[in-house]
Amino acid sequence: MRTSIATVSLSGSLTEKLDAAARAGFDGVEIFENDLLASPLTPEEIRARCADLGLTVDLYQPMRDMEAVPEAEFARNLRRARHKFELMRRLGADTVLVCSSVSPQAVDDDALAAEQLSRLADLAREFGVRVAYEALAWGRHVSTYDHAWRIVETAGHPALGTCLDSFHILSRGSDPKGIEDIPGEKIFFLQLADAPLLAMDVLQWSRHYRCFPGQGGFDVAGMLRHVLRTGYDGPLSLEVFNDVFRQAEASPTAVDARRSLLVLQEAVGRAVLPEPVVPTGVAFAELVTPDAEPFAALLGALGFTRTARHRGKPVALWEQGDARILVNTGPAVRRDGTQLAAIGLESPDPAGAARRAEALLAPVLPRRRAPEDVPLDAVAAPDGTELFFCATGRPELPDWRADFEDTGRPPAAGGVRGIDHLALTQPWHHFDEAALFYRGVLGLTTRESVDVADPYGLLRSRAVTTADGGVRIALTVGAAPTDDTVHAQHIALATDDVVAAARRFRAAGGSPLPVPANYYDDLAARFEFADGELETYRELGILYDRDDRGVFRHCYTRTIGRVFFELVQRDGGYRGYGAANAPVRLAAQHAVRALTGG
Ligand SMILES: O=C(O)c1ccc(O)c(O)c1
Ligand SMILES: [Mg+2]
Repeated sequence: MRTSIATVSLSGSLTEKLDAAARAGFDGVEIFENDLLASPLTPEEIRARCADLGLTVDLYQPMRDMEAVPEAEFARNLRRARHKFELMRRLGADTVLVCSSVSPQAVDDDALAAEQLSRLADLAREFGVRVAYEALAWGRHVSTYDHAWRIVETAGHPALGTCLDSFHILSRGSDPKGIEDIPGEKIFFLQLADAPLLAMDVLQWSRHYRCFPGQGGFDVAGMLRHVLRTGYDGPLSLEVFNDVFRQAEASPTAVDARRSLLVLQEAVGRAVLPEPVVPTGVAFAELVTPDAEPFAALLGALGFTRTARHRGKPVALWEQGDARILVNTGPAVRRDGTQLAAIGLESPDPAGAARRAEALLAPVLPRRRAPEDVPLDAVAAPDGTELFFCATGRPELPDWRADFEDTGRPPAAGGVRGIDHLALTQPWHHFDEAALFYRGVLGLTTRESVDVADPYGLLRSRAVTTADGGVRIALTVGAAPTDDTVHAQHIALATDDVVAAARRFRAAGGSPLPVPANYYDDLAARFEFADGELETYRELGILYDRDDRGVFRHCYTRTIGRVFFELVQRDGGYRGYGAANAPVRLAAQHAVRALTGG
């Protein structure tokens, strides 16, 4: 199916928006009146530019407050419309969107609405234009899609059809099944948008919080299935009013948008993409740092052993149980210092995983970094984190371990079983994109978004995981773009006995993140503990949480650069990440940073 995007969904000037849409592979655009009014290009030049870019102008919009008004007002509306139809002829646009009136002058009279829209369509036809009538969720008298359709049906005019917009339909909780009662050829246009499920005024919700399908809480695919059953064969067009996208660079947003449509088309059986290859675990996490020493001390205290080194690069492999950490001090290390730069994902089919990622517009990285290296399939996630699709110890596939030479020191049995989860802080404008990326590209499941209070801002956090928890990635985003505490990333290590692991860490010279006494007083109020249990947590800086399934106990190391570690013990199927404790953890990290200046 053809794909289209509304210029309002992208940031920048009209030409920047058109360039971004074309580069991301869209077939067409909806041109918003404001973008045209603000452009120095004539309509003919815009038309030529679109043609050069291979874009069709699928819709011009919006026309407002048109119908069900007193005759004198309607005469003025027709005059305005004539101007716009002339403009559309110059622009090469053949469909105009008319949204249901919000004017106080409009009356609740469907017959009048139908009659005036019919006269509008008469005029439109003279210019070769079709009118698509859309119910705004906050329309004064017409606010549901079925009501808008009844009016269009009453008018019975060949140049008048309806425009369906998933936001208006799903935000009001309308049953989308009724869409199937509309003949496909009378659906002149289809706009798609998702949104997080928020309890708020629907106009504000629509104008500020829309997002691309798959990034919010609506069943956009379910709605689209109903539309496709009507035989609709016009474009799938994204119309997303979003405060973040308005500010973020247009090109990445356009790619995010296209990826969203590809995933959606696949969900409704209208696109065939390489199957998702769901990773089964984390093969390794790679840290880059200019100085390996602090990590050597920290990993040593956590019970890791330096088991191998890379044959060609300054990269050390540290191991404990199934937890593998690469510490890379190579010159290729990015200038922004110490950070979690790459994740090795254990993949049943590394090449297939890369094909899926590429089909979903992820940048593919070179398979071989140096001539002597083992070839590895890798792509970049939206935040730049490199994802390697790995096979560990499978003879038929290239093994990343083959690039490493053993140090002769076997891993100690220190109590860490493996990597429980990785927490990646996302740039402010990539949070929704990241969740959709991990779901669409890797086949992970997105969990609920939670808000976490940081003393200096608010964090949002959302986990993406495999069904069995073999891979868990916690995506977070903060409001303060320059704050390194908020921007820290971490590696959570799974243990079956966090008390023993924390004691061992201390005894080996590790310094845990100190937790205030007030926290433990509150725990005592909230939960009942066995004798001495709370005192142990207090002594070791262990935090405690519970859900309906089980118990979570966890503690943190100090931060190096942007990276810290967490020791976690999950019991009884606890599913979360200790979000309830995150404000205390963040405050403690700020306090340490204030003391040490780092
Ligand atoms: O918010 C609005 O006014 C508006 C305008 C045009 C649309 O297609 C729409 O869905 C909303
Ligand atoms: Mg709309």
